[in-house]
Amino acid sequence: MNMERFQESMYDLIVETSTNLPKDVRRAIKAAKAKESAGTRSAMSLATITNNISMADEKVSPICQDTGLPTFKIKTPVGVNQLQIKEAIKNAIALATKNSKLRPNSVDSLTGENSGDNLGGGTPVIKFDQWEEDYIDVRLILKGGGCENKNIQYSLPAELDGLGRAGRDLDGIRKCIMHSVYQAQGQGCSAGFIGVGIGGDRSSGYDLAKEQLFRSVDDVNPNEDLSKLEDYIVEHANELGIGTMGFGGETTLLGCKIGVMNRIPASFFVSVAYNCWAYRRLGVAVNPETGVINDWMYQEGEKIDFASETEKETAASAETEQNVVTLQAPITEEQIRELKVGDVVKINGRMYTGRDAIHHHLMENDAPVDLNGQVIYHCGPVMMKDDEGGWHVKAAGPTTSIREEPYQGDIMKKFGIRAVIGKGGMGPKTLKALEEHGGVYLNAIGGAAQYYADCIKAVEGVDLMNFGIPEAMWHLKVEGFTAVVTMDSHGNSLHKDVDKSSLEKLAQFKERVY
Ligand SMILES: O=C(O)C[C@H](O)C(=O)O
Ligand code: SF4
Repeated sequence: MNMERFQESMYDLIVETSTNLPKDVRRAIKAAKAKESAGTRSAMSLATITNNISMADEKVSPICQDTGLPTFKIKTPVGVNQLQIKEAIKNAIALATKNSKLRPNSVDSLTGENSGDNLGGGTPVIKFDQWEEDYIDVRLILKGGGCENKNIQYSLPAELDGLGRAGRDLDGIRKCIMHSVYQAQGQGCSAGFIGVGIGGDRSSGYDLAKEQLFRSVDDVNPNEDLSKLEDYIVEHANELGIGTMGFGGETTLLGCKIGVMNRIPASFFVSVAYNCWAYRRLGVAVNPETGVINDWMYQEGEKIDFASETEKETAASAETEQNVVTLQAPITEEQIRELKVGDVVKINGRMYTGRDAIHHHLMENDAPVDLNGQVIYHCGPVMMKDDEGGWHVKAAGPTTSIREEPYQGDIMKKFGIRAVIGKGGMGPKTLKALEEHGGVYLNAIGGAAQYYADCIKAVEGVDLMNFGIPEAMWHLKVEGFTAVVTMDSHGNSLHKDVDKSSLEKLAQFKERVY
């Protein structure tokens, strides 16, 4: 095979997957958008999401800054050299990382060191199969960490919140899947897609679940029982009222695909792989002699580009129906106390990124800058360095905030931080600290990495680069950075409310269906 050409094909596959959402996924998002009433927080989030999808496409930049653990599934005709394929993919991955199409995401689990090029210990994941066809089938999924953390595996029989006993039968399986959507709340950037694996052992069950994410959103399961169950889940999961980003609303789940395999008598696993709306998976058919792409998968039918004027109007009108407050750091306690859950905040001026490594660091150490009255953004951006050594933001959406729950309240008090921005909300410890100290939690739209990158007008500095690009503390100058107050300084939390009401709704699905 022409390996140089094959490497280029793999590079194209990686760039397309990271920057251009597949047609079947676009259609599902469009259908969701049509269901939300104008002016609601969910409608506003969906407008931001669709705007972001077309920006990524236009700029050929990552849809979401978390480009995941690149996972390739490959089928080769007998006789094709798989070692060479691996090598070409690794080269293409390193190049795509260098060109800011992927975020450097490969971190040494013991030392915390980022390899910088997405290569190293087990990354990327490349799985091979052989087949009798005469072409190479390469599929790639870029599944980010936030939704990966919401995967869940049930061992039946189980006792489930709201649903009671789930037994070793189809009805028990139904309960597990309904529960999996509930437990994800907005943290995996709903509205999401789920792949479910029934049976297997712990590892093959998860593999089967992830395999389902390679099915097209609009295919029909050949197994009639599973086909019915898939429809049931999509219909009823959307009655849980979790909504986009967990803001409440009509659309929580965009697709459900279920696979089944045998199990051993003592084990009965139901494994669920949760994928965010930024469902980046594509595939290509490659000629094994020339290395050229002959065909793209998941690209049948109409392409919705979301770039029309009406889309932009929707975004604008949705925003103006909320109470909009402009903030600039340093922010006073008085300003914060005026904010209430539901307010829309537009931030101008400076903010600092800080995620897992920074929060851990600040517990024991001084901050490299004065954080009094400042804003912390839970974000690990994709950055590019120019020839003069200046940094540019290529993608910068929020990361899941709940991981900082053990630290956040203490850190806000210790340094006088007034606002944190992230996604998915935080828990009781942070809510209490916001009330005591006078702080606010702002929810940005998860995955809208191009939309937020556009609000960042300059990179004014960076500290703690030893933690690697995603984990460093970037000093950002922003303009019109929009987020919603979802936890205020008066003890209110939209996340707590949505969790409670969705649990009540979940309980309506307790009765046996199958
Ligand atoms: O790592 C990130 O940037 C985000 C992550 O995918 C998340 O959803 O929390
Ligand atoms: S931030 Fe949201 S959209 Fe991006 S990878 Fe994480 S879960 Fe997906």
